[in-house]
Formats: sequence, structure tokens, C-alpha cells
Amino acid sequence: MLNTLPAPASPFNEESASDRIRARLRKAGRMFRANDNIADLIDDGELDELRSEVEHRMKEVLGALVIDTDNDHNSAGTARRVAKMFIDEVFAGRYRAAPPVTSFPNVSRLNELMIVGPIRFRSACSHHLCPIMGKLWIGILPNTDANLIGLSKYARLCDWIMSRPQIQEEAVTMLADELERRIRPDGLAIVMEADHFCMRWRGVKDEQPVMTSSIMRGAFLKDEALRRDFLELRNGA
Ligand SMILES: Nc1nc2c(ncn2[C@@H]2O[C@H](COP(=O)(O)OP(=O)(O)OP(=O)(O)O)[C@@H](O)[C@H]2O)c(=O)[nH]1
Repeated sequence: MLNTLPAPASPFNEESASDRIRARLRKAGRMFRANDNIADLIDDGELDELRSEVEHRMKEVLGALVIDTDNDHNSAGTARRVAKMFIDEVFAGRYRAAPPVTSFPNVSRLNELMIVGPIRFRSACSHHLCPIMGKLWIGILPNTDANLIGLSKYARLCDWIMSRPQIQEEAVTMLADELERRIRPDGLAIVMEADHFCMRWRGVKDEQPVMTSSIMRGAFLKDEALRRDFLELRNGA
């Protein structure tokens, strides 16, 4: 006799929130890769629905891992916790709009190198969803006619971009694009160093390697002395 298992009871037999959001994204011709922000196509109340949907699916994953979430006091609330962690914390940069960024005119027409850092960040790799922990430095050669942004906003924008499943090469480019769009500097440099837990906790299980990526744009590409100043001052930061 065939051992047919009943389909798990699902509260999502109707169109789910993720179905609706996906349909909207496709209609708008938008990508929804792991590191894309989709906040503008999520309607009011849908984040609550998404949280419940992820909880339900996560409970199924735990079931597939043969963990008895009904009788294990430690994992009984895990599906709900993981859903909240993904949507409201570690991947919040996908579901939340960009933080408000105050800008003000460059009244003193500053056009000397400024460096912000180290800014600590937390992310996760798109491949295994393992943590990535790192720090970065941003070098800016401001444009005398463009606006400046508040110092704390560099860290806030960085957190917004890093709180998504990422690969480091794309994360550093995304951050550079976002900063260029907002402050239109004459030059922008970023150095990012990160520790990838997919190489520590699992896989090769090597404690040592740190991945370093850098981006140099505008004046930092053309002016070797400026580039050197940034790299030297960063070491002292
Ligand atoms: N280029 C790049 N690679 C990354 C990053 N984060 C993780 N990786 C690597 O991406 C690879 C994941 O793809 P696969 O090689 O298919 O995965 P795997 O077979 O589980 O690999 P192992 O980690 O070697 O066990 C691993 O080599 C990771 O170390 C990143 O930010 N950039």
C-alpha cells in the first residue's frame, strides 16, 4: 500500500502575501534578488502577513529536519523567532525603505579628503545565509557645489544595504552607488574587510581569512597621492 502523507495544513491556500508581492514586482519589471530592496512594492499590513508566512514555512523546514517542535520546549518558538529575525532584523534592508538622510549645503566649500570609519557592519552571505561581520572605511572628496550628509547617515545607509543576503563584491558596489547618488562627491573610496562565517563555522572551517574589497571612484582613481592618503589615514583610524 502506498504510504501517502496528507499535505501539511497551510493557512496559505489562498494567494499568499509573497505571491501578491511577487506578482507586483514582476508586473513592474523589477528584480527581487536576495540583495534587492522591495519596500516600495509592499503594501500596509503585508509585512505582518509575510512574517506569518515565513513562520509557517520555517516550521515546515524544522519538521523536514525531523525536529519535534510540538514537544521540544527549546524549538517550539523557533519558527516565529526566525521569521521575525529575517524580516525585522538581519534582512530588514530588503523590506524597509531607506533611512531618512538629512543633507545640508557645503557652505564652507570643503573639498579636502574626509574619512569615516571604521563602520562596523553585519550581513549574511546569499549562498548559505551565514553571517558576514566586518568593518569599512569611506573616503570622500566632497564636491564644493553638492550637499553634505550627516556623519551618522553613513553608518545608517551601510546598515540598510548590508542587512540583506549579500556577496561582498556586490555589497561594496551597492554602497558606493548609493553614496554617489546622494552626495555626488568628486571622489569616493571604500575599503571593506569582512569575516565570512560560511568559511569559519562550516565549509573549510578556517578561522583566518578576511576578505578585503576596495572601490575607488572619481578623483581617487586618477590621483595616486589622494588614494595613498586615504589608505594611510585609514590605517590610523
Ligand atoms: N566571492 C565571494 N564568495 C563568497 C562570499 N561569501 C561566501 N563566498 C563563497 O561562496 C562559495 C559558495 O558556493 P559553493 O562553492 O557552490 O558552495 P559550497 O560547495 O558549499 O562551498 P564550500 O564553502 O567550499 O563548502 C564558497 O566558496 C564561499 O566561501 C562573498 O562575499 N564573495
